Amino acid sequence: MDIVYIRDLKVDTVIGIFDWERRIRQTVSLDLEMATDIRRAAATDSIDDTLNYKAVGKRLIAFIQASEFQLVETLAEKAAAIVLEEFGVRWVRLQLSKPGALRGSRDVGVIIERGERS
Ligand SMILES: Nc1nc2c(c(=O)[nH]1)N=C([C@H](O)[C@@H](O)CO)CN2
Repeated sequence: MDIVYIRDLKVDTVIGIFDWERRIRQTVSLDLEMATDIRRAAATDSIDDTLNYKAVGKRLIAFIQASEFQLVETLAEKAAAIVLEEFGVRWVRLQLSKPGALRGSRDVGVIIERGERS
């Protein structure tokens, strides 16, 4: 299995459980690992034969910017579903980080894996 990845994709959104969080936009960061087979693309050297990380990134930016979830869990689950369902990815590992949300910590968040890895 090969992996196409996106690291530290920063997106502004409304997220959080507190009243003050519903009135502002905060930055979340995504790390994605997406299972794929890169051999065909490596042989043809064609973008049409691979998972286009720019297309995935643009779709997730648009979705997250428009979203207004309370929990990082919900946002992570929805973002993973987009990757699996819209881009034909079999397995994804997604880390959603919320910087500065916990005093004394750089960031907090969730890491989820969805789909079949094999
Ligand atoms: N497991 C979670 N715990 C907490 C979340 C969350 O989304 N998932 N959110 C908050 C608050 O919104 C916090 O980020 C504000 O600083 C607290 N705990």
